[in-house]
Amino acid sequence: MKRLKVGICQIKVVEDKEKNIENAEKMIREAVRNGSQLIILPEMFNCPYENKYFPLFAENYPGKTTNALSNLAKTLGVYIIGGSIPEKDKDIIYNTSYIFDKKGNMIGKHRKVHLFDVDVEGGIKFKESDSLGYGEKVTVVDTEYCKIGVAICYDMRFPELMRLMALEGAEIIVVPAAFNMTTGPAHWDILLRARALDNQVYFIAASPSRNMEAAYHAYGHSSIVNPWGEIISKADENECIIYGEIDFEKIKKVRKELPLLKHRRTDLYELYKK
Ligand SMILES: NC(=O)CCC(=O)C(=O)O
Repeated sequence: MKRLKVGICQIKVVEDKEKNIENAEKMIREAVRNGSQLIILPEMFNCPYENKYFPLFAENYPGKTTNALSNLAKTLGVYIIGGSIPEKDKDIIYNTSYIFDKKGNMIGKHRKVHLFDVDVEGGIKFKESDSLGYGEKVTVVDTEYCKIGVAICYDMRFPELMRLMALEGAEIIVVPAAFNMTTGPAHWDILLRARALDNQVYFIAASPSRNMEAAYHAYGHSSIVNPWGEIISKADENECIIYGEIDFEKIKKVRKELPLLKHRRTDLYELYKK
């Protein structure tokens, strides 16, 4: 039976890019020693999640961070979904996830499509569009195991994007994310479980750990949810690696027993990609 072992590195992000890369490398190596074949990092894993840092930490592709991830993927013979980093392209900075195969080839990249511009009374206020540009693509990559959809954090709130990935054949959706202490406790679990259920996929969300010295306090709680909506692995707020196994028979079984994707009334409504 085909299975895939996944490791999520819930990294503590600090104000030093070198240290963040070193720490990611250490944790990836540990995840691989413990059997992971696919390793996932959090949103902005090499840079504190604050507008003022994005231009300072941004790099072109290929750059220091992506070279390190590519080398690790090749040396260790694993897939890496490299969370996200601030990517500089000409004069624009994007919140970008790079995906590497076992040979270290970059097999896809996702630029965050929905920017986190919110103002919750008494809670979180953030305006990513002050410093970042919008991604324009839906990202589904092909691996030897299955197709994997990749989106970033706030993107997960938009069910149409997730559904497009499922319709393109994704059996796993991976979302590097960094929710906060307003929306995390309120919405994190519900969103992850809903997206897994809607699309009958394994839904994996990777957060940084909570760093109380940083201005932005990440919620943590990286999780893996199966296609039946059950949380099969979950972190607390601290730095750690969590593990889980993708059971492809489970995806088939759930999709056969409850054929949601087949039962869509495409004669009544339609979802299409521009
Ligand atoms: N980094 C983000 O996109 C944060 C998204 C978030 O916290 C939310 O509630 O959505």
